Amino acid sequence: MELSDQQKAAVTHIGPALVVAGAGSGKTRTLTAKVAHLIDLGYRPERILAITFTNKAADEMKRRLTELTGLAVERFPWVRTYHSACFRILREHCRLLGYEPPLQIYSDYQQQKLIKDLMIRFDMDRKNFYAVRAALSSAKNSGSPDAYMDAHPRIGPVRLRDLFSAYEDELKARNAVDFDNILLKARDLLRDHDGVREDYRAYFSYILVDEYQDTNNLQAELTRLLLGNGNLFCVGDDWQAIYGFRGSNVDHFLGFERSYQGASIFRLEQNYRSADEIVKTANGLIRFNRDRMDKSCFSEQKGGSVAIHEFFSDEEEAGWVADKIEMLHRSGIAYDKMAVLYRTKFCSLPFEQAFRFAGIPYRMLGDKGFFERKEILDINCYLTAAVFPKDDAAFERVLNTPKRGIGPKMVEKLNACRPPGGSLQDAVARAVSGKILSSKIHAGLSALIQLLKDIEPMAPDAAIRTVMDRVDYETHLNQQSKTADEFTTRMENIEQLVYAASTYETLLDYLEEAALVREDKEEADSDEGGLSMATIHASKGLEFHVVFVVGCDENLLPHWKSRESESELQEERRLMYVAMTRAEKFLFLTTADYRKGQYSPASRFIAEVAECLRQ
Ligand SMILES: Nc1ncnc2c1ncn2[C@@H]1O[C@H](COP(=O)(O)OP(=O)(O)OP(=O)(O)O)[C@@H](O)[C@H]1O
Repeated sequence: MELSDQQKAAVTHIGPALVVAGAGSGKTRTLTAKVAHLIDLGYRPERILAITFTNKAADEMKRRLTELTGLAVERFPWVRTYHSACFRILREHCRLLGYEPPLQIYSDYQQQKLIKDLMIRFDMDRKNFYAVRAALSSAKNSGSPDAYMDAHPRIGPVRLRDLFSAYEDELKARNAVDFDNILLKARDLLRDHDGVREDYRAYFSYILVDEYQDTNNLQAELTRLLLGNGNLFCVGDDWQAIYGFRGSNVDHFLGFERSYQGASIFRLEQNYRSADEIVKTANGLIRFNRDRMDKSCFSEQKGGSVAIHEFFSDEEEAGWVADKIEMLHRSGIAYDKMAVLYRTKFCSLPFEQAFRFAGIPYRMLGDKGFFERKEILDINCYLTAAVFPKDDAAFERVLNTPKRGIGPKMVEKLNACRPPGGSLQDAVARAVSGKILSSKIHAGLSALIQLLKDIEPMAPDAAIRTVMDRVDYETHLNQQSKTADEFTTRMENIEQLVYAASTYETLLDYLEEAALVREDKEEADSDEGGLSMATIHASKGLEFHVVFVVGCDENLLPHWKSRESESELQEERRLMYVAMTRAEKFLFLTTADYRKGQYSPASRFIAEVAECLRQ
């Protein structure tokens, strides 16, 4: 693999190091080359912990490593996300924290149900749901839930501390962790159990972390807890730190030299993606941020362009973008080399309408995560209920999916059969053996209990096919789908699920992975052709020949909620920077006076970019 001199210097250095990279500077290439170099030096691949930001990035890195080293993919068991690596550690030692193996990861769906039930118990208004979920998550990701709750004591009239402990008690009683707990509990384990910590410290010979600018406090602490010998290699771009809103803290990146005494700093400044005109303008924009590391990013490619266009309304803006795309397409640029990026999802509607009208094929990136789709959730709840019979949320979902004539009254009646400390599934098993149900319901429920027993030992793909077949899920899906197209798409999703599941040996292995890929939700899934439409967050890491950043209005980008705080405003500017640096050749920034019937002046970032273009 070809490496520049800057990349080579970073790859061959041994000891604590931070790579301060620019956009398009080959971070992934450098990280992969570093692992391969370590293996050449005699480091065992099994002992290298390489942390990526998403599961997809971990798979991609493993693929490249097998190509580079000729080693089998199994030789890289610790190329993982923070969540996936921490769950592996947690699962191994969960008894030390009072859990019984197998430890369950609560999916979004199960977590939502638990929170909603608790909110009823605390007599809270349903409109507080997102606030409650965000507060629980932020408390954990801060690394210090107590301090967080001191600073944010209440949601409405309810004490956050009471909610938090009720929520944690419920999870513990169900022998489960939610997504945020994976990091928090792994931190507790490594911090409080010296023997476990020292074993891992002795085991890992090198730790590498990608996208270090987006680590949160817990992840930074976990890195420190796992690091035994100072061999730490972190790569990132502080100009692209865009996850502050969910707890990432760019200070870990900015303060790396203070945290790791003697660390070497390397810079990757050549942009291999974008033309120099784009790199220069993006550099100029980021200079308006006060808090940033200095970098001299450059490109050797010429011939790009940056243009600003202002419109009266969003319809006019969308029509112009559609015309421009058609023109570029006629000049030979394929649709899949172009992207339309926006700050928030609602912006996309007039553009979708304009593209449909003009017959431009497009796809939305980073939409609902695969595992959150209705049909996938249904099937996964069957598998979960088979492996975790105490999981009421999963069992309640399958109880009447497809319809078995079980309404809320019947659920109440079944609940009354619950043995002390038992689950809803225990209750149903009791009701079935007690023969207290009408014959139709009895037949449906006993078939369900039998089905769950039968699939529990099966391989995941066989289990899915068995569920589909025995509950006639296809007919159910057909009835539920509004159009023939929707039915086809949903059935295709299930085929995809069967394929994905076939790579796992047991239901437990499969369910763990399914729960862990939650973090890839924002990630783009890009198999089909067509123009790409995406939020800026979902476009991270991608590149396109032509990029339109639309909706550059003062209310939208920067987002109106961020305008009062200097640090949030700087994060918005970094978002603009991420969007601009996705472009290889042509970059268009557009704004409209009226959007959704409201007036807004052009974004201050438009004025800043215009200033850079004049220089
Ligand atoms: N030494 C090199 N020589 C030629 N091309 C390179 C080199 N290093 C990286 N590239 C190419 O530059 C492009 C950008 O690389 P990559 O996607 O790894 O950048 P990145 O630093 O992760 O970017 P970003 O953070 O902006 O997403 C890729 O197409 C990659 O193949």
